[in-house]
Amino acid sequence: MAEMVEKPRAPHTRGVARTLITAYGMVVYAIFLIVFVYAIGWVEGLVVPHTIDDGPDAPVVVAVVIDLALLTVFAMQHSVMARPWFKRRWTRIVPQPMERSTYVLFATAALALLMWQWRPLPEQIWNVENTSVRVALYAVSLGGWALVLAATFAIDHFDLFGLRQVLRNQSGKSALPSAFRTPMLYRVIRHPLYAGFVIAFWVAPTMSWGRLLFAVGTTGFILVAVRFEEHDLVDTFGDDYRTYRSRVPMLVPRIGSRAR
Ligand SMILES: C[S@@+](CC[C@H](N)C(=O)[O-])C[C@H]1O[C@@H](n2cnc3c(N)ncnc32)[C@H](O)[C@@H]1O
Repeated sequence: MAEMVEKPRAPHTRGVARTLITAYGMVVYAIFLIVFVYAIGWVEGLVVPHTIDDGPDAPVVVAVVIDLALLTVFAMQHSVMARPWFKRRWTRIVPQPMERSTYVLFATAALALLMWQWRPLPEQIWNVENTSVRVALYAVSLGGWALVLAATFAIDHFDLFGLRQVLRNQSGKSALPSAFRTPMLYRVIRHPLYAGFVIAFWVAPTMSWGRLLFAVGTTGFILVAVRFEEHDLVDTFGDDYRTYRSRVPMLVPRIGSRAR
């Protein structure tokens, strides 16, 4: 085994491996985009054939148990695989440049599983009938999704989804260290991406019990995830992040606050 490790690798093998890693990163990103766009339609009940309010029938208690289990799988995958201790162990198995793409692949699988196996609770809690108000609510909700997308670009879209890592590896460069950023939206609140999800999930012209369960579950997860994420950000960026946290609110902008 030791002999195999020490054996020099032919340059063309490394080249092929790099190309395969790049292809992997790109395929994962493409799959993520398709599933994510589908998820917008699934939550909003727009365009796609299968939405949050349809799927296999189940008694209410069974549906709640299955849906909570699916939300837990989703939350655990995001929480555990994002932690630095997990990444350190994981990159002993998965090559470093593939780590983020693999995270994205597992996150996409957890989301696809959730949508596929979700048990509907379609009874309505509210249903706005006025067309103008419905359109306005859809616009705000879709604005939440747009905020999610804008936040990914503000932080670093291609780094968040693993493409930068595989492309740097392709050109023989090592991974960039994490950089602390407070661009645009991040001067108003610390977590615009999560705020976008909260807006998208809660602002609904029609709120079923199923969508409410989804909104409560994901919002609860976000409130916990923020604490883990900020703990890691303080570990990485120290006083820069502490000062930022003391100046900028978490999810709700301060009235009258100015971007710095
Ligand atoms: C899915 S993004 C969510 C970012 C942020 N929580 C939000 O809601 O906008 C999670 C990644 O963003 C990184 N991150 C969060 N805030 C950051 C900042 N101000 N500068 C650089 N990276 C940040 C975290 O370390 C984590 O890897």
